[in-house]
Amino acid sequence: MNKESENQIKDELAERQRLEDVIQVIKKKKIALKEKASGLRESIIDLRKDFWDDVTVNLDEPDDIIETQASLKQQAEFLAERERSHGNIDHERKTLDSLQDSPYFGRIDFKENQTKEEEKIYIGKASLMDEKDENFLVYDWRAPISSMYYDYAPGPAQYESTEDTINGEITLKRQYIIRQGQMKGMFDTGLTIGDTLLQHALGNNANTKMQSIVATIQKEQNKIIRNERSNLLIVQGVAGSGKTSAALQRVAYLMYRFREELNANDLLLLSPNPLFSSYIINVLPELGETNIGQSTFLQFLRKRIEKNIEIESPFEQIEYTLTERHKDKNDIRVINMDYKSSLDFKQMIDSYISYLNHTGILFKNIKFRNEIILSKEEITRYFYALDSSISIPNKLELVSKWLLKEIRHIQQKEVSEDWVLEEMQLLDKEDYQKAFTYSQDMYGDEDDPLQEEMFLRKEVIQRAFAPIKKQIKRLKFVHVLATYRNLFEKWEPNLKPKNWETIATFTVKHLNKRYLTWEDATPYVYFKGKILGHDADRSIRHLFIDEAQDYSAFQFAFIRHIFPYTRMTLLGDVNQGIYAHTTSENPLIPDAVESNHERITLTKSYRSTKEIVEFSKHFAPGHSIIEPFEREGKKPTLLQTENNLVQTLLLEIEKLRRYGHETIALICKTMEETNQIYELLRKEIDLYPINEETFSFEKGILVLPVYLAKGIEFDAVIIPDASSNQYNRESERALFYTACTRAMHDLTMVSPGEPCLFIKEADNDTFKVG
Ligand SMILES: Nc1ncnc2c1ncn2[C@@H]1O[C@H](COP(=O)(O)OP(=O)(O)OP(=O)(O)O)[C@@H](O)[C@H]1O
Repeated sequence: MNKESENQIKDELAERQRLEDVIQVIKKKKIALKEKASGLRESIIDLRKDFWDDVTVNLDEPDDIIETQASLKQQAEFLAERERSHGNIDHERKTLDSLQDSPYFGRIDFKENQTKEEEKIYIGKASLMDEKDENFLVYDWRAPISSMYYDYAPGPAQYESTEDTINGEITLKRQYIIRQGQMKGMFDTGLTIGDTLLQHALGNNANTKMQSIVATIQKEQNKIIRNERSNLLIVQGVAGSGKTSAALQRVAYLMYRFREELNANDLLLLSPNPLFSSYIINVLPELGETNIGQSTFLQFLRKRIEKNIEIESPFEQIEYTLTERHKDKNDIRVINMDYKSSLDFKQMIDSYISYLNHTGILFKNIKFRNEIILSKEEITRYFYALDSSISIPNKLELVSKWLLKEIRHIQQKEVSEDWVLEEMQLLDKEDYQKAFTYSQDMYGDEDDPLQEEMFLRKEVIQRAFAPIKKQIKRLKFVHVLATYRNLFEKWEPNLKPKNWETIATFTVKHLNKRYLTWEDATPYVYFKGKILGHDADRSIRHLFIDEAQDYSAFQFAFIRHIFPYTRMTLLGDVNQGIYAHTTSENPLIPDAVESNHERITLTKSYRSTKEIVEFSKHFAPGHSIIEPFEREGKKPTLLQTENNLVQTLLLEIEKLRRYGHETIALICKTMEETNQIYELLRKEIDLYPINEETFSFEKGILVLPVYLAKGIEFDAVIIPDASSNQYNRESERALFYTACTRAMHDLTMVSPGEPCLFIKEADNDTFKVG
């Protein structure tokens, strides 16, 4: 045996020994923690049981009451503090469990220039100290020193400590695969983080839940994850380049880095569809962090729109534009979408709002018992008599105060009406008792029926007017929808855009049915916020927007308006813009955004095999560079069929299953096609149709429209109709590209008839005809 192999064996033995030692430490820590937890649990149970014993309750004098309150508060705080500690212990226990399974995944040996000392730095999902809590056995991957693991190959390296830049040299970089506490593999790596480990991670079957990439984060991705300085970080990354993965790792990083200031409620992720939301749900808990708030943009808008107004979903909108019947570019709907997505329309709303400051806001009558008690004319007069320099929301606040005062006068008049007496009969026994006690307290022992009656009358009046007052406080007397409608119906804009009359007629038709098309939903909420005020959200500190290419310029401007002080990370791919309104105004396109931003571009695609990337990049809509990660597979297959579609699909599914694929997706262009394919195959095979209400999926055979497959991946993808009949418009290029790039290992396109133009654009040797 030569010296080198001898050293290698020694080294491996030492690593195995260290792993065992570390696991021993973890086990001991778990035992100690268990004891601490049981002590704490008992003390919490005792505290809850004896809560009142330790509180001095005395309500005799005002001073005693204050003392009682203080004593109660102290006791409650004491209990809460114990419960918090118990929660922390629980968190610590989960961390130790996870470390026991796999305590670390990487190591660098770093020699500092100044001290000349070399330290072995082991990196894992969380930090671990030795038994005396003196030295780090494992560093958290987010610690400053760990950044070098992701950023440098062996050789000169540096990192930013809290005070200074530390320079030195990495003399060794090593990776481990440790599962169930056992060393399964160990590699010394060079330039990038272990192709071996990455190959291993990417070669596995697709998961129905996304996994964290902590062990194999790439240098470019690390820049996104650890970026602290920019207020607006824009990531343009090709399909499968790890944008979503990086975004979630970034959340975990920020929560660690700013743990004193940030908690999960301060972060929000806007995601493309409910299926995606559940797809990523495990990543943060796997990294030891709590999940942050998540919402689709539709859910976000829905919360801000009146319940009795129906909103079209973005998917219904896409379905409309993709359906063959509406392919005409002059389709009024498409014209409407284009205009309502633009900043020009936002400007038009702004000038309409300036106009409304002088005239034009519509109000509703305030009715009581079917009678108008305050008319819309009176409200209008009061509103427009207020100084025009006061903003509309502030004027509405003044109107609201005035209305409440008027209501009080009306209440005083109504109290002696006959209907009040009738309603009094319906009051509870307790109310009569209260009236009696009140009269006793106020007017001595003698029973005073008149006072009691007055008390009860007032009670009836208070209850009857309570809903009206609530509505007034919520500014419900403003007829927002009708005022918005007048923008199109009555108002004469100075500068009318092209096709204004057609757009206006189309919009009014829908608003009359209390229906907002998707392109009108954001403008409406923007308008409503500007009129009623209070629309800025200052509670969110970081906003993440995934699939950012699918937002229109108007939607972005609106988001900025709602979150004026929030830091933002936008992640997207211009190649995957599937909405008709993705225009040159989208912020992912340079120059379209605020000047103060930072842009990171990811060009390497990790999801799909080299063959799938080499094929699909030929017809990617943008002109961006797309590089494959070197993972070999089979070339995509094109199957041309004439009239045996069902047979072809069944045979192909069977073949893909034989290859070991567990998640096979039949990706269609529309929901209409999805339903057709489902109907064709459902009697032959078990398959799961997915629609916009599907919240999660299991392994198996799935059938879904491409817009619901956004952000998700499958072992194999079959495009059941890749013919020129189905994909024939330039605007469908991104859709076809998105469908192809959902495949990790295998891609099959079935074409009844002539294959689509996009396939023809690919080099012949990048796919095979089967
Ligand atoms: N550094 C990495 N280590 C291991 N796996 C990675 C890494 N980067 C990306 N991946 C894997 O590549 C796949 C694609 O990642 P992700 O979904 O984050 O990409 P994306 O850019 O958001 O994709 P798309 O825009 O196409 O939806 C996932 O399976 C992810 O786990």
